[in-house]
Amino acid sequence: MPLARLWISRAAARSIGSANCRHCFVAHSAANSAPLSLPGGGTLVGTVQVPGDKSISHRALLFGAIAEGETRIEGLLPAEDPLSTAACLRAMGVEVSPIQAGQPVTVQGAGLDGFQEPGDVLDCGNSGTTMRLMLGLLAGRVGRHFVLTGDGSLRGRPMRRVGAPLAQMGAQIGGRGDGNFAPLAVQGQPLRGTTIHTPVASAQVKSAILLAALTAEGPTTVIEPAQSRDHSERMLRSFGAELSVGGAGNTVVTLIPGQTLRGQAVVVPGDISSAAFWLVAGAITPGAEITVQNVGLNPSRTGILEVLEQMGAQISVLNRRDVAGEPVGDLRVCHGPLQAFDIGGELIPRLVDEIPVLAVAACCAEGISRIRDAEELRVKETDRLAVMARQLGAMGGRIEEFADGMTINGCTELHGAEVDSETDHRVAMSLAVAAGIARGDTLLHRPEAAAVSYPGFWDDLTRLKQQAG
Ligand SMILES: O=C(O)C1=C[C@@H](OP(=O)(O)O)[C@@H](O)[C@H](O)C1
Ligand SMILES: C=C(OP(=O)(O)O)C(=O)O
Repeated sequence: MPLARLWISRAAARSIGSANCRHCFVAHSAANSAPLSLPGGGTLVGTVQVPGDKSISHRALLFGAIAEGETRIEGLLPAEDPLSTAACLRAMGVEVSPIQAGQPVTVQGAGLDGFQEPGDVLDCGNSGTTMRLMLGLLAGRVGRHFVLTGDGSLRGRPMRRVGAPLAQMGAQIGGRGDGNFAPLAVQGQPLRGTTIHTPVASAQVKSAILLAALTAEGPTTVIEPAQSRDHSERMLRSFGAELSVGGAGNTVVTLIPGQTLRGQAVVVPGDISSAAFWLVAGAITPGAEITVQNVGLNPSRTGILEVLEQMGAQISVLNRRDVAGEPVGDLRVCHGPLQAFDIGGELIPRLVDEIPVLAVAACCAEGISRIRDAEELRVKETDRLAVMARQLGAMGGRIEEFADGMTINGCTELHGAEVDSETDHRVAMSLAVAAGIARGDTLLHRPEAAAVSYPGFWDDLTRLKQQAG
């Protein structure tokens, strides 16, 4: 890395952060794409409250919009992805109050058939969840026309996985690449219920089908190859939908249409996918001791805890409780020795977004870790297998990439390097965790990507470093 650039970047960081502190990072807005200098070494101590769960936030907005009456959401994630969902809903005439950190958000339900035809293209930004769930929501709006698009990353992500099952129900969705890529055009049609076997365990596909099923004629059954996160099922039930879940491992979901959904009070727990960065940072950083408060512990999301336990990480769950239909707890993690892991199969959907940061943990474990059956990572915001292999590789990580996963050699001493989030929020935050244990300084390009799911990440990192002294 050119040394001069590192110094220039540090000076820039100091000029916006509080002065004279080597741990001061800068809270980046989407508009600010200056690279960020991350010093290696030091430790992390303290308590952190991660922002609201992204999956639950999207669903609270969407289900609130199609319900009758008001939905009041506490703890909604004020990040770019849920803001995209809210903006699409507002463009169709749904009243969503301003989304600000710490403030409850209200949605005035338009009812199942209440959306106006939007006067312009619906922009889903960087959010796959917004686009896929929106397709399910809009497919049955008879006689109305919708066009959905997104940023460069989202326009390259596969959408036929939703378009094809919806077509089985009678939907008419067109797009580039034979309907696979946005911009996508939806011409609302009457839908019929049916039985659909999904080829991938994806909560986005399942939820899109369930949303379409609400306006279909007759029941719809979705059968998944393995269970994906079940926030839609839980929340649809609490809004009054008639829904049954069964089959081996809860892989069969049937929705019977005809019920009126009623606005609810929703409390969104902290996002375990955001907590994962602190869990791994706490486990791998010498001297670290971190408590993450109020984290959602839905069993369809807690794969990360199982893997960290398998690695021998010192993690305890405190204060287990139930909040508005979702299990919640506080997580405490301390640094300690780690063993390699071997993961695949049905565990993958339960930790799919945590694999980039698990790759960082694997660099610090004893032995060779293996990730299998994770080809889905290739169609996220970036190809996360390739990007993590490339970026962690630049820091000295010894990673071999396969079509469906990777192996990661443990006991690797990472070194500071010039790295790039490649615009992926989970990559940006995973590389920040790696930078903390690296020898020397790391220069991270495009750190602002973190704002897609965790706008306060850089502030929380600064605080945990400062509290460590
Ligand atoms: O339904 C959701 O809220 C999500 C489901 C997952 O995607 P897939 O359903 O495509 O696996 C996950 O990666 C994404 O961050 C959020
Ligand atoms: C894959 C993700 O989100 P989405 O699919 O909604 O863009 C993610 O948040 O890691």
